[in-house]
Amino acid sequence: MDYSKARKILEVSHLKQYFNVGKPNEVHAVDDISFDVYEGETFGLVGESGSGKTTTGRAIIHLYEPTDGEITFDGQDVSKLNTKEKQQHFRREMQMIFQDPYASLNPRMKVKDIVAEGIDINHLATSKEDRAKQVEDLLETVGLNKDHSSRYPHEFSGGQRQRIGIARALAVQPQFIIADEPISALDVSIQAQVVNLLKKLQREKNLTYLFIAHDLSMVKYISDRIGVMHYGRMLEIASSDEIYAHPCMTTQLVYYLLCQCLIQIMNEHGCKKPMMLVKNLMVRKENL
Ligand SMILES: Nc1ncnc2c1ncn2[C@@H]1O[C@H](COP(=O)(O)OP(=O)(O)OP(=O)(O)O)[C@@H](O)[C@H]1O
Repeated sequence: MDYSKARKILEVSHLKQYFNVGKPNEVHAVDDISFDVYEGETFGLVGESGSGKTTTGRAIIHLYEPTDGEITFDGQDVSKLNTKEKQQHFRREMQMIFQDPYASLNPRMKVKDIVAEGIDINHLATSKEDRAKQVEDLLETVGLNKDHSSRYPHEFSGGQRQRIGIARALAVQPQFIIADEPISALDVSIQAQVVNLLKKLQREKNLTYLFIAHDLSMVKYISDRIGVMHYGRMLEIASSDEIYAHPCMTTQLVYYLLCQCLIQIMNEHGCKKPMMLVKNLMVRKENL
């Protein structure tokens, strides 16, 4: 991507997001981080569990009121917008895809109504027929059968449910999508399919992604640049090639800790091919 010609779509400046402020259990989940995201790029956000990735995403989309700092989206300082303006702005332009495709879809709603949520809220359909057509087109765009629109979420596989979540996000034609670990809950074989779908959609619709993830190999594959978070701080921002070729010492340390953590989780919960995964992880660590 040619950054000299690129436009900044998101500017995060000295963002702080603290919880339980003034109480003994005060948490500095995000502690003075700054980064920009350019139109059409994928900015990967990685870091170990609890490093503040999800909180960053939620603060950007204003599910939280930031403790301090500025978020500028599409040239507008978000803190200066009133609640109604924020809702209108973000409902259309910024969407979120969640980690758990099981929990993020209402089990009592038919797929067509889930996908049409944003269409209904923003009055984007001119008639019932138009609404149905838009839903069918969206399902086809994400590789689902349009004839399945009257089914319920439990009738779909994990990968298909994540595609439903993506169709729901696309329904309002956003510019910017925050994908919070969108593939972590999926089988490895399905992960690549969903990532490839996201890449295809990005090309076709000029989408910008903030891609939050644990899986470093997938992040490298999809991201133009990567930010590494640790204990609420941004340790390093670099192109994904640079970060893998010459990671700074702290990033290496975080990666090492992440490997250790994953190995422990695999041991605790059982894993079908633990040795293969461990070997794979250790090889990647050695490469750093
Ligand atoms: N609503 C909240 N109230 C209090 N503390 C919170 C809240 N949300 C997150 N935290 C804390 O903030 C820190 C950062 O959490 P966050 O979920 O952003 O991390 P993460 O990097 O996304 O982790 P994971 O990869 O496990 O999802 C953690 O210590 C978490 O316990």
